[in-house]
Amino acid sequence: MSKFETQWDDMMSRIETRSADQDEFLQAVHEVAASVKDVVKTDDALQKSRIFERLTEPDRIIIFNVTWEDDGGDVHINRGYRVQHCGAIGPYKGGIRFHPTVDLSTLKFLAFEQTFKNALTGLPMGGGKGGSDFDPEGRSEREIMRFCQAFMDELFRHIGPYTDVPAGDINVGGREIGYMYGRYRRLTNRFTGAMTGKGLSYGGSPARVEATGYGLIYFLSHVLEAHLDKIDDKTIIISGAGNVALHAAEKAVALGAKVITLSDSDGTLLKEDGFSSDDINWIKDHKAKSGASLKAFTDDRGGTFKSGKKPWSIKADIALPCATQNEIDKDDAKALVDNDVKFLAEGANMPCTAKATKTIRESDMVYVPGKASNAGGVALSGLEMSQNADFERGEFDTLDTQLQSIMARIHDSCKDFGKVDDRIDYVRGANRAAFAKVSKALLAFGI
Ligand SMILES: NC(=O)C1=CN([C@@H]2O[C@H](COP(=O)(O)OP(=O)(O)OC[C@H]3O[C@@H](n4cnc5c(N)ncnc54)[C@H](O)[C@@H]3O)[C@@H](O)[C@H]2O)C=CC1
Ligand SMILES: O=C(O)CCC(=O)C(=O)O
Repeated sequence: MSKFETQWDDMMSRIETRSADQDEFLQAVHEVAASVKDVVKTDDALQKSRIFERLTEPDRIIIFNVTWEDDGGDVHINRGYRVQHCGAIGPYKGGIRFHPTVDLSTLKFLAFEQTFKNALTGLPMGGGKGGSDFDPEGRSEREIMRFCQAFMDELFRHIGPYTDVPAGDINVGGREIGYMYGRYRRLTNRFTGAMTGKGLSYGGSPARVEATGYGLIYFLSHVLEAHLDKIDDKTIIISGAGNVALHAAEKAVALGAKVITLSDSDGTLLKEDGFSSDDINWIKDHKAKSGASLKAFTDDRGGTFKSGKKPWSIKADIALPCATQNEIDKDDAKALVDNDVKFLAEGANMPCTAKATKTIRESDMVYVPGKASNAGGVALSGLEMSQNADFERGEFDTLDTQLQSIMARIHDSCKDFGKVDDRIDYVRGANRAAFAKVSKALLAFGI
């Protein structure tokens, strides 16, 4: 074994020991490591400055107590987190997630991915992620408000427009951002762009709500074009029924594709003749009003609800996982391959387990990692930051055009950095392009 190989293996062992039991985080690290190992091997400066290893240790992790009172007067204690992963190319930037599964491993993996994703956008944003193990399901409006305010009572001292700019993620949408930003403004007495995903009446940006889902479809269109194909006659299976899933479905349908599934944690909604725009609007309204299961759709608008089932065994041309991490396991991946699904682009962050990714990458399916295909949301957040800094407000169409250009640029980077023989390896391309940018900044700063 060469000296480099020994040093690399020693480094990976140190990373595994340092983050033992953080499976999702190590999964994300291993994927990037496999893509950039050759780059590091041929670059003495990267080796000497131990850039890759440095990128596996967050700059800072803040863990705090979030105590709040429910409607009945009972007191609850949750744990709040902010992982400020890497601030080399701009303020830390990334969403906040409220979900009972949130722990350090989840947030470290999300923050690590975010650093690379944000670098791909070409905008000056570092990577971070935060959240809490708080479960909003079944909580009243006022309980959500009190929780968000209690969360911000600590977080406010760690964020700011030039420090760290949080946004939404799972279970954190416009309502939660409103409560958190309102508290931030009151505590700091400053009206600054310290958060994105804000409401349009208080400094939010047009197109931010749509950006992740729309960006996914813009990216997919470039992937199809690069493979001499197009979206308008394609059958698509989508998981999730939240912000990313519904806006991806909306844009895909607008471009003439047939979207036949959406899903939630209760099961999959299948509409074999494809969802119409009205169907998607019905789900948006229904979910926003009651947060109820997709099952109710079938009473009003047809289709079938497959309780406890995921969409991945249903025949289609394209799969877009848009719900959560590791939602596609090895068996699901095998079903996708057996059904001859041609393209898979990730709307969610790391929705495929390591074994599922291996199965997919060994097949003929074209696979696009989320850090490239779902970067539209954070890109539009970057444009919201610019608008706030300039005391300006952009127009939807202009911002949507900027989003399209950014997704095209990310596709170009994947192509430039991911060319293997006559095909594009999007995993290699995204990881190498992002690593090139972040490592250059870290090297410039010295040790
Ligand atoms: N909101 C954004 O701008 C961005 C979000 N993402 C990622 O996209 C994914 C979805 O996020 P959002 O749509 O924002 O969240 P959301 O809270 O709006 O929606 C999440 C959806 O996933 C469903 N879901 C959750 N767990 C599930 C499970 N185990 N099985 C099936 N469905 C499940 C929920 O029912 C919900 O419909 C996450 O991985 C998030 O990190 C990535 C980039 C940006
Ligand atoms: O807009 C942002 O800052 C957050 C987006 C996000 O959380 C993500 O890209 O996963």
